[in-house]
Amino acid sequence: MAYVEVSGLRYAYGGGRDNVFNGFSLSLEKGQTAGLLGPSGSGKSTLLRLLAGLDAPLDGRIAIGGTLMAGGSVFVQPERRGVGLVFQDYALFPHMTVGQNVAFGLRGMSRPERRKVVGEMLGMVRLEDFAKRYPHELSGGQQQRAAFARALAPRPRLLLLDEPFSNLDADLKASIRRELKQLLRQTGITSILVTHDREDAEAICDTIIMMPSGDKRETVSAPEPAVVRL
Ligand SMILES: Nc1ncnc2c1ncn2[C@@H]1O[C@H](COP(=O)(O)OP(=O)(O)OP(=O)(O)O)[C@@H](O)[C@H]1O
Repeated sequence: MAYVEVSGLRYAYGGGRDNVFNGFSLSLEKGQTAGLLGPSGSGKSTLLRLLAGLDAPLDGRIAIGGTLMAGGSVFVQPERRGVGLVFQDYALFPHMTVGQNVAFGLRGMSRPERRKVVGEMLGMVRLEDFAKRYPHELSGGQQQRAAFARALAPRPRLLLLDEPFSNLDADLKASIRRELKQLLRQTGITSILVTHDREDAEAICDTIIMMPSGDKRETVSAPEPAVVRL
């Protein structure tokens, strides 16, 4: 069984008739970084929401790391899925320092253990000297690196990244892209990166999944995403 298994997924916003997914399937191996590409409105963000448990499918199954997260009568709440999220607007908590932001998902740990992990994570994204700063005291690139550290600190089973580079200028984007690729290799965390930019996907990912367009979804009842291995 694949590490991430999505099968027969059906979903419509507000329970409406306009299906975003109508029998969608996807599988990913452990440690893989998949790029999710596709036209606007093809359901990329919706798929991440369903994987994270922010929405429940109307039908179909979602399993991550051998655990059924959604399907039949099962629905595992987002905080119990072990899924990390990084969005384009960084979404750091503004009233917490960088260190506190990274520590946020580690509440089950003892204090010394937590301090150790926060130190390691900040070292990994080269923000060791910024632990006591607040997000507004950081540059865009530093905020994004802090957001990666926060998402990676609890060692998620699956990391979901939704357009994490779109607010960065070209130079910064290239260096953050390299760093993210290295972080993902180093941690071996399975991840899905949503992007509009094929170059982003090719720079970081080992597989590209092309989402079928909206038109196709209406006429094909069980579209398979096209998977391109790089
Ligand atoms: N909150 C919502 N309520 C109703 N329909 C929605 C909602 N969010 C998205 N949709 C619709 O669901 C479909 C998929 O949207 P989604 O945001 O997942 O696409 P996307 O591929 O991520 O698009 P983009 O690349 O523009 O971000 C679209 O037709 C969109 O209009």
